[in-house]
Amino acid sequence: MAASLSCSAGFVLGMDLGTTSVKVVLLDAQSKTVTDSKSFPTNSDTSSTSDIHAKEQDPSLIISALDQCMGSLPKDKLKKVKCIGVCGQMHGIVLWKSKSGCEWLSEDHEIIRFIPKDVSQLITWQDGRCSADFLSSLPKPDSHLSVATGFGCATIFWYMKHRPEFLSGFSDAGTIQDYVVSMLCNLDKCVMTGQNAASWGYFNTTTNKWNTQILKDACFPVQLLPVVVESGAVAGHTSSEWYGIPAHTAVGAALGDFQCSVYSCMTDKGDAVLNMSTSAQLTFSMPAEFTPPNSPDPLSPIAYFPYLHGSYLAVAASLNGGNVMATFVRMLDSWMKEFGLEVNESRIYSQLIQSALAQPNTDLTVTTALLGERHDPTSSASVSQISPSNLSLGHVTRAVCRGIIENMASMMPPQSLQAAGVRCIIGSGSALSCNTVLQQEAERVFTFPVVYGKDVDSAVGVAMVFNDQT
Ligand SMILES: Nc1ncnc2c1ncn2[C@@H]1O[C@H](COP(=O)(O)OP(=O)(O)O)[C@@H](O)[C@H]1O
Ligand SMILES: O=C(CO)[C@@H](O)[C@H](O)[C@H](O)[C@H](O)COP(=O)(O)O
Repeated sequence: MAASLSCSAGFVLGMDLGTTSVKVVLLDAQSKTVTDSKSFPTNSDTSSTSDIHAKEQDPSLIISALDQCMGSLPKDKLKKVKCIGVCGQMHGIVLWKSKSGCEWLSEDHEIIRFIPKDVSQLITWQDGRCSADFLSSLPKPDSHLSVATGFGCATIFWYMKHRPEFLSGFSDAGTIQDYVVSMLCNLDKCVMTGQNAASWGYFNTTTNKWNTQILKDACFPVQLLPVVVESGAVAGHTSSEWYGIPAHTAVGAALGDFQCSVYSCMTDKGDAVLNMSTSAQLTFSMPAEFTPPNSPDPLSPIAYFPYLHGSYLAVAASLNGGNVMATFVRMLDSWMKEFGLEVNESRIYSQLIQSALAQPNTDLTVTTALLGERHDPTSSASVSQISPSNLSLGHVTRAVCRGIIENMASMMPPQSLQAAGVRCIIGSGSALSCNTVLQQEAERVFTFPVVYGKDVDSAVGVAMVFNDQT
């Protein structure tokens, strides 16, 4: 049985293993302030040979970005870390061999770190290999949450059908954040909180249990399923010194990044949170007495995800957030390369934002469902209302940003937020905090005050969760 954490004086390390970047923060346990934060892009997307719809990432590159983050935190403070909170991208799955999932290395007798060993690629939440036909062939879950492509259990079902030999090479599975916790604590068996288990499908959030019998009846390899623990529980203790953090430091079972972004900033029942990183979520908390329906509504853009202490968040989780801007940036980058021009990516972002700030309005219309949406997988992106006068960089960028926000508002309209008692929207996530045009559009489309806090994101949130366990 997992115990709860207790962090006294010292620091809490918060870590977010995101789809684009890894972020780490040090939270002073007593003053509850963030003293240090670092972020590095993982550049870990790999092109898959198995399927053009596949979206995979290389765990070695994710851990390498984590190493870069850890290596740049102050050593004197790392020695005083009392507990570690980990969160990250939900829904995805990585598989490993439990006794040899990583190798520990010591560099210059000083830095002790691990590198992934017998580990699969991470098949992410953006994976699109499970078609609607395939999903409809799967057993009906005993859960209020429907199963979508990119969900861990759906991905396992896909491998059972298309590459069963792949699964037999592994004994353990989890999200990438569960993998990191397992390696840090040298766990024999992966543990997972209900927050991440719910994101895999075939998990009943009321009983906090996998749909084991339904899965067994479908010959699903249930031995791969992690052991479920309460959100906020300790998963184990570090088995070795790690970047100066002492061995035997408590590590919390990994949480979902979106719940942690909410924890970092939601203080009032009237707050909704708009988080925008690679994906985007708009969410508000449900009353404490809320219980989810018995069965899923696959056509609803709103899902109810477990939060903490048995409560739920209503969430419009869009597959199309900062990744839409990133795709636009990469498109421009590749066009410029064809002209023989090299422009730094962050220069492209800043020019786009500057041009769109000078173009406060546009009649150009961009719909931005590049990856479709879970409740509407066939939706796609489009450009319309094109005229000779609205093709400047400013017009197009403004229309892309507007499209991203309007897509969110179509999933969770301002009227439904109002009906739920929302009075204010808090913006979080780097895609939003780095992009004033997205902020302007959010303020225009949602008829509520939109505020942006300092130190508001998932890495801070997960550090706060475990600091508040005292
Ligand atoms: N220089 C930049 N200026 C503005 N936005 C940026 C910049 N670089 C990246 N972004 C946005 O940030 C998003 C990634 O945010 P990040 O917090 O790293 O995501 P995640 O938490 O999913 O790893 C990108 O998809 C892009 O929209
Ligand atoms: O789909 C959901 C929740 O259902 C997502 O919100 C969830 O947060 C996932 O972790 C994200 O899709 C990935 O997070 P990020 O890397 O975009 O921050």
